[in-house]
Amino acid sequence: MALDPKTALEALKKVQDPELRRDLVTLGMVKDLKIEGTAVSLQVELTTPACPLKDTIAKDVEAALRQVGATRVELSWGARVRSAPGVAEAALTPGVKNIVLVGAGKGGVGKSTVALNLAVSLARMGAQVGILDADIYGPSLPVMTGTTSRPNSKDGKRLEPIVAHGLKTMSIGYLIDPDQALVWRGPMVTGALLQLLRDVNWGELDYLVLDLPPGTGDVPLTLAQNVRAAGVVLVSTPQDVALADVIRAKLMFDKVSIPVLGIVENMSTFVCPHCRQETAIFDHGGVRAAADKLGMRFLGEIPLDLAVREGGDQGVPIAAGQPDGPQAKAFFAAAQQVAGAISVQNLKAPKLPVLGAQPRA
Ligand SMILES: Nc1ncnc2c1ncn2[C@@H]1O[C@H](COP(=O)(O)OP(=O)(O)OP(=O)(O)O)[C@@H](O)[C@H]1O
Repeated sequence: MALDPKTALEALKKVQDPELRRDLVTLGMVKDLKIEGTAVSLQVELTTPACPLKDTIAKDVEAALRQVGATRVELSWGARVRSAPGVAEAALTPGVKNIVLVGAGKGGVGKSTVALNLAVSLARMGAQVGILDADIYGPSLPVMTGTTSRPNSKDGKRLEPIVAHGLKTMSIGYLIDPDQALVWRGPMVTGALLQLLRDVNWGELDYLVLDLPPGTGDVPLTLAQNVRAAGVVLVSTPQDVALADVIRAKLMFDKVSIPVLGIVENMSTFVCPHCRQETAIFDHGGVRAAADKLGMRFLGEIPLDLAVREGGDQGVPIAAGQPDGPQAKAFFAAAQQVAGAISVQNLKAPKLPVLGAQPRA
């Protein structure tokens, strides 16, 4: 007996997006539903191309439709990243749907490495992605992307970002000698960064990753308060001291109502380049335990691996240079978690607080 569209939709209403915990029909994710006899074709429009749960959704859709009599199910994927609430009115970056802050409680934990590789991973999965290196005192993006050219302007008003590894990138390091910025005081740094957000032609982006300066000082705080961020990804190593700092950072972001999307454990275990044996030099598992305790999502662990450091030094992030390797896969998995957390956050949050839409120079 032929299947009718109403029955098919009723069946799809029983399929939940496991991450968003609502059904596909209510979420508006079912597109192009076509039925010929008992053959069904449809597109599921995900909230991110980096969806970590595609396989589960596909399995559940197929099962639900077969249960009401479908004999063939043809599923294709689409993706439309939704904006962080309030972003439409944002004055600084109108085409950017989600600003994703990447922060750490202390320096040297690999925050910039994680930020760049997460950005590359999201782009490789099909999202439009940019990255702004907001670490004015120690910009690392020029070296990590291998960029030596200077940005120019097409319209005489806004700078064009430099495209590298599939990302739109910008760093103060592209514009001035980093030694110049060393004497800048906090307000000057924040002013310069807000200018980079506003005066760069970012175009349409699903995610703009903002690599914050390390620590919980004035600059990361003011910056975080002045952009409409979807949330912040915290990076920590497993050592106790780095963890204590990240807990402080979490409290700081909580205080200014920036959602903490979760935490990445970097330099998780050491992978020997010769025998690939893993050793937990800085211990292991502490970040996940802290995440559980503080009610934060654990976004994944990145191994301490020579190839990650070499990729950074050579201007080819590992997620771009060796996408099939285990290190890149760790970044892809973490990026999927980040994208999932943003989708959940955007659906949940009615409105994000903004303490100032205009730059405070
Ligand atoms: N998982 C990793 N495996 C190996 N080396 C890593 C890893 N993560 C980062 N590194 C290396 O550690 C050094 C510091 O990393 P990075 O610059 O990303 O840290 P950061 O936290 O951003 O530092 P800062 O606070 O100074 O800005 C770099 O040489 C980088 O290549």
